[in-house]
Amino acid sequence: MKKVQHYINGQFIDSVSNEFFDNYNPATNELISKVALGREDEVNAAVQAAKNALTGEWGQMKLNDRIAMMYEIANEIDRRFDDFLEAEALDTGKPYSIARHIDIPRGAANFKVFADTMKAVADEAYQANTPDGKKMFNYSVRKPKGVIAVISPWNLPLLLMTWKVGPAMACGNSVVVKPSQVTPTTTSLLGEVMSKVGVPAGAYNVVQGKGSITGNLLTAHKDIDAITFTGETVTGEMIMKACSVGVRDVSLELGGKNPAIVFADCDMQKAVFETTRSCFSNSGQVCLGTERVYVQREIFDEFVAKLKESASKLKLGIQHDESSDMGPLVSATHRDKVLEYYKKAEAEGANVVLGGGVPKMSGNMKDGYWVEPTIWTGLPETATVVKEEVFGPCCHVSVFDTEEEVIKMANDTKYGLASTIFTENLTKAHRVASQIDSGIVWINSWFLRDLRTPFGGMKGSGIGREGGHHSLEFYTELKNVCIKM
Ligand SMILES: O=C(O)C(=O)/C=C/C=C/O
Repeated sequence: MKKVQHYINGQFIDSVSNEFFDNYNPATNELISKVALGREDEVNAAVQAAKNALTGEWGQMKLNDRIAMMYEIANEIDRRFDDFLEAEALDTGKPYSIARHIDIPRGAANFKVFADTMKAVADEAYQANTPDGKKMFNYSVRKPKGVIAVISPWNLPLLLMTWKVGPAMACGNSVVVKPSQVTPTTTSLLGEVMSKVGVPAGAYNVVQGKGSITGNLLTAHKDIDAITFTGETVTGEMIMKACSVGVRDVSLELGGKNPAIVFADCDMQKAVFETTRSCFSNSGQVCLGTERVYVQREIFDEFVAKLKESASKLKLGIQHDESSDMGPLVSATHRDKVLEYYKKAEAEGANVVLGGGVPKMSGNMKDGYWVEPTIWTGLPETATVVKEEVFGPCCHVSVFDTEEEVIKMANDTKYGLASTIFTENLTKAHRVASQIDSGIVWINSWFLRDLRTPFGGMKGSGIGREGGHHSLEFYTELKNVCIKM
């Protein structure tokens, strides 16, 4: 049976306690590996290794050499593309067709973009007169923050882990990664990449385990200088509390209840295509995904019919079947949670336009964690599935009449991560975009990413922006030096 180990101080090791937990293929519920369960010994060893690295070869590495190493890591990820593809698909259940175009390419891209950033970033400097008629010169310098804890989620494991490890290491920090217990493997593969490239031991560490055990130990560890987390808002709040001890910085990309606003003057084909993607890609397990769709009355019936037709064409299938459009949910626990929401929607009076249950899967998929792509209409804005993040392949479609009304409805949420707007009137698009309370707005598109842009949520969707030079705000300490001339 395959083992997924910790990667600490450049070595793959089991837990001192020799404890393992089971990891399953979500598409078939087959046991695929035994994963080391990290406790105090492993967390302490990883943090110590990360701390030592800062004063050793890694911390003393020249910026140009570190930048070159970032590109080498990216190239090695590309060289091992198929290994990452197979591992990620097996852990998450997602089709190769998604992981091949989204998850794995971003593994390399997330190192390259921050190597580019470190090459191009300028330091601030000012000249000014002093009260005694002389001059002063001020300049700022950035230093790594230190040991960064990276707590990464299970929906886009490699993408979201490297979205944090890339900038953290490019800025000279060392990292301790705690991946989700249901998607451990690509963090371990990245350890193989680090060893192959010759990254100094301790710069990149992985402690496998469970959030309630390993994650809590890591976030509470006094030698962690900052924590970056992507995941549910309730966990984000707990991590933020842990960061208050020792006044440590935190970067949070949390949940969302993202609206799509479809005006009557939209390009219908584009609106249906992009909304199908944003609702059902990755089985709806994308924090940027759409779960609330608002359609202007004139085109409501047509849009709902076309969205239903588009979603009903999605093929649910096994990872390596190239014709699969959608996989299962990531775990039996998450599947049960989503099905509870499906039941709740019906109990609250939803009109089930499509899905609402469990699909009949054949062969070895019959025991997988499958749910049907689902579309509801007819619920009030106060309904549970209109208010709470389901994180599954489902959406509720509501009708609206005026621009003012839909902006109010779209903003009536505790979240503020992403939104999409469909209209061919770009004056209107920019006007509405400026009034939507979300960190990211896509117009006539979804999940188009320029990695230099500020990325993150407001309100209950998180704190901070990552992307390009914005990431340096979190991954470095900024120091000002003043000279009297
Ligand atoms: O595209 C990104 O950089 C990113 O962070 C995606 C997040 C998706 C969350 O589910």
